[in-house]
Amino acid sequence: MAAKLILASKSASRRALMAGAGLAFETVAADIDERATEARLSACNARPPEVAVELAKAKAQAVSEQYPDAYVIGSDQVLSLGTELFHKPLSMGEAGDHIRAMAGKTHHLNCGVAIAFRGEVIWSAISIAAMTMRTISPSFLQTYLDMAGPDILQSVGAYQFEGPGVQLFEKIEGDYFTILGLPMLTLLAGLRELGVIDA
Ligand SMILES: Nc1nc2c(ncn2[C@@H]2O[C@H](COP(=O)(O)OP(=O)(O)OP(=O)(O)O)[C@@H](O)[C@H]2O)c(=O)[nH]1
Repeated sequence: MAAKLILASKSASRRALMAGAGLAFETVAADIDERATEARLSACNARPPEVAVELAKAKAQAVSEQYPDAYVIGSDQVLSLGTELFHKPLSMGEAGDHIRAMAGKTHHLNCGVAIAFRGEVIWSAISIAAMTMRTISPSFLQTYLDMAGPDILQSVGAYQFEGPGVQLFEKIEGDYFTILGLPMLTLLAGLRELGVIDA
């Protein structure tokens, strides 16, 4: 019988990536205080990649404790612009502020992923994408916000790269899946390594 697989996430994007890969899984949102965990890690001078992996582990472990017989996947994206961390915008106004701050610069999407089983993290990885945003005129920014709409409030960078967000960029380094929120190539390799899915 195929091992039971759970995605510990409320992210529609992550769910779509897992389904697109043909994986059979259930979703259970991880009930952790991400900001408190992030603050504790940052107070210990943890770098964005470490914060992303620790948050991914915390999500996977929290759900694994509820479902000990399943393999549980947790993931987290930390957007870093220099030393500043950005989170999902709470309004379209804030989304515009984030885009203005990132325009003309390179930010990083630090995407952590972890697998837990019987309440213990048994695998984790980090994948980082460098996103170089072009300079954006005020008129184009408004055009983009009107075109992209409130879906961007679900994205840490206030853009959906697979949608109109691609118009914001001049260069990316890293893989497409990492940008969307789940480093599928790395994750699938981990699941095969653990014997959770067919190799
Ligand atoms: N569709 C899409 N989603 C993106 C993109 N960039 C970032 N995201 C999403 O931004 C969110 C990053 O926030 P997180 O805190 O890691 O995850 P979350 O959305 O809170 O969901 P949980 O996994 O339940 O914590 C994820 O849902 C990513 O899928 C993108 O280009 N396209």
